[in-house]
Amino acid sequence: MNARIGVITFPGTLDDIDAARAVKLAGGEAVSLWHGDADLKGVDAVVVPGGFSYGDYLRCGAIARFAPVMTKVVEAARGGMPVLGICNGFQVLAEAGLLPGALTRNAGLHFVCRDQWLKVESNSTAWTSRYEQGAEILVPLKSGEGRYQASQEVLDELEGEGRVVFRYVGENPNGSQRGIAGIASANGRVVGLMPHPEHATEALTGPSDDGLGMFYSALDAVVNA
Ligand SMILES: NC(=O)CC[C@H](N)C(=O)O
Repeated sequence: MNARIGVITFPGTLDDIDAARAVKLAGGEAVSLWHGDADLKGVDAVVVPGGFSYGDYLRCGAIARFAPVMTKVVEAARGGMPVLGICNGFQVLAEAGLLPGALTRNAGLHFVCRDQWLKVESNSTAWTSRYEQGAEILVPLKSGEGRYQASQEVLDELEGEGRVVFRYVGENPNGSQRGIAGIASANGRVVGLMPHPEHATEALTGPSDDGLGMFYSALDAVVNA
């Protein structure tokens, strides 16, 4: 079976092309979804990519969550479809209520753009099963509102349920609480992270091909479903 992974484009999205490319490199079929689409074209999983949807007006992801396609994504995610939110996509999933907490202005109030080491804290999700628990991966980070925040109760619940999926290694780049770079839904099917695995798919162009594991994992999850 050829897994079909939808990649959403909102006005202002930047990273849909690389996300589609990562899907293809992992062996899947990338299906373009437009923000105004009223259905998901029968895809098996969805990537909400990074960028500046609707110009980041109000706050990142705040308008995109109202796009028609997101109604369908929320419905499908609640039914167990794997959904990945990368950077602005993570912000959209948090705004849509699929993931808890919020992404706020970086602690230094500057946009941060760098290659970043991450620790894989959980390989029990639809998007991380191909990694070794505790592995360290190198992927680009590029965001202005990447500081993950939630109440202490929510943070404790995420930690206790193994839903902190990625943590920053070394210096905390944006002041995220507990160094959190990515989290999962309670059923492990929805994952959001601020760094960009879709930009780390080939050693030749760098900084690594560590990001591909996320796309291989999702293909496993839908092919073995
Ligand atoms: N690379 C991105 O997706 C950036 C997301 C968002 N525009 C921010 O600056 O935080």
